[in-house]
Amino acid sequence: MAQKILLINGPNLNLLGTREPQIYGSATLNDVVKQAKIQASELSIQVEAFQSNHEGAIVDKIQAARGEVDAVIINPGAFTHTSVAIRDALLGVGIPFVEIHVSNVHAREPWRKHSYLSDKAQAVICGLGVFGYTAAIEFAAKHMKVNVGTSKL
Ligand SMILES: O=C1C[C@@](O)(C(=O)O)C[C@@H](O)[C@@H]1O
Repeated sequence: MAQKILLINGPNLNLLGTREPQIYGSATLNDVVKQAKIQASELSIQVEAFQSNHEGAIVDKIQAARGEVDAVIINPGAFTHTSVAIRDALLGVGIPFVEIHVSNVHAREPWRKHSYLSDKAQAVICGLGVFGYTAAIEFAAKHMKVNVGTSKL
């Protein structure tokens, strides 16, 4: 079975490309997802993309991924700094994940330095712009292959 990666983008990332372009650049989320799918097909893996502005919807998506995906790549947006629920969902399903941020969160407001996910993430990428997604997929493809189907309860 082909390796499968779930790419989750949280709140306001649907505004990529128009949102504070001096911080987040000009690529849209659609550009990011399109590029991710091209890259994935070259690596013979599958990428499913999901974006939501709602914390509960993200929790539901993570729960539904149990036993179905090898790795999660997540840009939790502002939920990075607030969401115990997303942390618990990722730990609850036991799927390894990469946390990614388009901007360098350490060079911004001090409260952006804290993440509820980073200490449990396989890797954390920030400040690479949307290239961070490319880096995350390549990393996940090489280093995060688990046997999906055996992790289902
Ligand atoms: O929405 C976002 C985007 C972000 O996750 C990033 O990609 O740089 C950084 C977060 O602090 C912010 O709330």
